Amino acid sequence: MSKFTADYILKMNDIVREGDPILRTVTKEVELPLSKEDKETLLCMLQFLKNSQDPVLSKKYHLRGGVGLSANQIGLDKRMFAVYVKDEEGNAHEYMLVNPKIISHSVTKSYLADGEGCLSVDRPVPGFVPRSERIKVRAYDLDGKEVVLRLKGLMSIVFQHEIDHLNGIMFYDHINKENPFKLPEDASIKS
Ligand SMILES: OCN(O)CCCc1ccccc1
Ligand code: NI
Repeated sequence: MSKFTADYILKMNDIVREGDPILRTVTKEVELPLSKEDKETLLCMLQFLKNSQDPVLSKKYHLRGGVGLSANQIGLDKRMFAVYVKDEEGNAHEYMLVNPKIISHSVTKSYLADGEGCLSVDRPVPGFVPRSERIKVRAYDLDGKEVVLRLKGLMSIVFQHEIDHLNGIMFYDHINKENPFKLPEDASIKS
């Protein structure tokens, strides 16, 4: 069994930082049905995200807040990620998915007004990160069942950030070098 069992408390020193070649790796598809080990790793990753957004636990374990985490960020060459996002109404939306594929996307772009950050990047990188406003994703859940998700808003942006990681892409790869705050054509800004 790997270190990342369901009860293992993942901390910041488990997260690899930019410069580690695994962050520039196109990660390998995960075998279905999911092994017990891969299921436990995804549960451990999701728990980290919940802890990182908890006022008490994030302080106790010195965690940076994160809304998503990809397996290669904890050193695993596996095509899988977890997402945990609370919406405006305070409802939590959680996902643990493997072998995701963006099967269609809008022409229109969107980007976060405050730009993006990354748990694997210990420095601010200012600039707009243009992404598809809406995406349709096919992936597989913990039971190996196929899921198709139509996403927009912050969830769409988070999924694109995570799927980028699984393809060795970092958010700042999308920032315009000449003018980081260049407004992409017909893009809608999300705060
Ligand atoms: O890969 C996950 N991660 O580094 C945590 C931050 C995720 C994230 C931050 C801003 C916009 C989209 C996604
Ligand atoms: Ni990231």
